[in-house]
Amino acid sequence: MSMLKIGDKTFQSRLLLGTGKYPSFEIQKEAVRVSEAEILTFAVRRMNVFEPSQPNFLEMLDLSKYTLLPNTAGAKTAEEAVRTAKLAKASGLCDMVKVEIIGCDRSLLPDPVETLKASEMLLEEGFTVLTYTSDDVVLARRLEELGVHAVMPGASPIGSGKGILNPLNLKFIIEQSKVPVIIDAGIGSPKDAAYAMELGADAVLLNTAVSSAKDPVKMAEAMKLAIEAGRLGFEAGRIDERDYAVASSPTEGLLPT
Ligand SMILES: CC(=O)[C@@H](O)[C@H](O)COP(=O)(O)O
Repeated sequence: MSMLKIGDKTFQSRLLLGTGKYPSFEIQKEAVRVSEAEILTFAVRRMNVFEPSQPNFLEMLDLSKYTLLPNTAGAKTAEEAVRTAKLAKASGLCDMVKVEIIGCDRSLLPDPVETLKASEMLLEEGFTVLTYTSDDVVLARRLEELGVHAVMPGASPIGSGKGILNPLNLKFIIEQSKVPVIIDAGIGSPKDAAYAMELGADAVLLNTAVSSAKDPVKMAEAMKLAIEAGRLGFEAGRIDERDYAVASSPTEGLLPT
C-alpha cells in the first residue's frame, strides 16, 4: 500500500487518531497501539500540557513513535487559533497544527471565514497547516490555493457518528485536491471509514467512534483494518456499477445440454 505524505513527513498509517473521551488512559494506550496510528491529535487547551501537576495522556506514550498534531479546538477566532498553535510550538510539541475553529456551538461545524484567515496566518508563521473544514468544495479549493498542507473535510458533525452525509462533495474535493484530503469527524463505524478511503481520501481522522465504542481497543483495530481495506480497494480500482446483470461465467462455448 502506498504511503501518506503530509508536508515533508511520510507515514505508513492512514489513520489519524484523536485522544479525547477514553474510559481510561490504559485503554487509550492499548487502543492507540493496536490502531497503528502514527499521528495523534489533541486539543492543546484541554490536554494539561502546560500543567505538570495534572495527568496528561502524552506522558504515557513513547513520543518518539508518534507525530503529534496539536489542534486549536476551543478557539472561536483566527487570532485565538494562532495563539494556541504558537503555544504548542513554543512547548516544542510540533510545527504541524490542525486548524479547528468552531462556528456553531450546537453543530460544532467550523467557521469558514475564521478558518481561512487562521490558515493563512499560520502558513505565514511557517507552520505545517492541516485545516478542518466543512465539506464545502469551494472553501476546500480556497484553502489549497492558500497553501495548506492538507484539507480535512468533515464527514458529518463531530461526535455524531452519522458517517458520510455528502459523498458527492467529498468526491469533488478529492478530485480537485493536490494536497492530501483527510476525512475528519463524524465517522461512526468501520464501514464509514472504508467508504471514505474508497472514495479516494488519503486518510481518515477519527476519535469518538473508537474512544466511545463498547470496546475501544477492538474498534481501534477494526478501524485500522477498514482503512487499509478501503485504501487497497481504491488503489485496486473498483468495477463500474451498472443497472443490469452481466453473467459472471463466460456465456460462449458452453457444452450443449
Ligand atoms: C479529536 C478531533 O480532532 C475531533 O475534533 C475530530 O474532529 C474527531 O471527530 P469524531 O470524534 O467525530 O471522530
